[in-house]
Amino acid sequence: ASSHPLWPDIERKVASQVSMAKLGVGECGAGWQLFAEDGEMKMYRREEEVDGLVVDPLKAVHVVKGITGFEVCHHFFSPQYRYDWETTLEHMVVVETISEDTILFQQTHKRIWPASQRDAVFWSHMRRLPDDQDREGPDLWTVVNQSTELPQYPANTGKCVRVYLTVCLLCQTLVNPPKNGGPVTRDDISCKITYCSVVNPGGWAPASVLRAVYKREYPKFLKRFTAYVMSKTKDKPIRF
Ligand SMILES: CCCc1ccc(-c2ccc(S(=O)(=O)CCO)cc2)cc1[C@H]1C[C@H]1c1ccccn1
Repeated sequence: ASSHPLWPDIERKVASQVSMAKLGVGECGAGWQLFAEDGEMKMYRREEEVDGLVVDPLKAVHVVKGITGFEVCHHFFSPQYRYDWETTLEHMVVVETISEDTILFQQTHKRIWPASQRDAVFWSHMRRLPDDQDREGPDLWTVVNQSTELPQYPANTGKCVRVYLTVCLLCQTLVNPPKNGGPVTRDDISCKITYCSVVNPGGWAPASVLRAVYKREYPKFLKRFTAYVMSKTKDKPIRF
């Protein structure tokens, strides 16, 4: 859908988000603090405020056995699975399917007391990326979600405060071929996941409340989402 008016924005945002996601937490500037750890999952955040609003960037890294980067991105991108794993979601509208890899969403998230309810309007784009190290391994897959303005969903007109988000899910499949030269099974694959997000809450919400919500919700979200992908794929042929 290179003809769509959003296309130049999508190209630019995907390139910048992927290059930032590839940077380790040590590299992309100081200030990343580890705030949650669970097995292979490590979650970092930077404490940042814009106009007095908490917009703490978040970067999570995780390695999950038995699934591929395509399968992780496919289940994150595709609307038909979202109510199964996104527990804070109250309502999701597919506003426009721009192409098979680009969709416009409007979502309302459940209210988190005492903050008022939030909604988000964003484009979502899924793409395979050539592996720049040119190793023989499978390619990288990414999904980028970026807030955008839509005239049919004006911000802050109803009960919800509009959030502004940028999210990048970057996945690398790792294959460890069996010694006996047999076929690759799910025991021989794993997926390195990098999840980056910046959510500007839009309207004022107490910093302490937002930080507590993020501290609780993000680890829960990534654990639940990856467990969901494992459950949906475990008896199915591997899709790279
Ligand atoms: C005051 C801010 C409320 C709030 C608005 C929005 C979001 C949010 C929206 C989208 C995405 S996603 O990764 O694009 C997956 C598609 O849904 C993640 C998070 C999170 C919160 C807060 C509720 C918290 C939260 C944090 C992490 C995951 C889910 N929810």
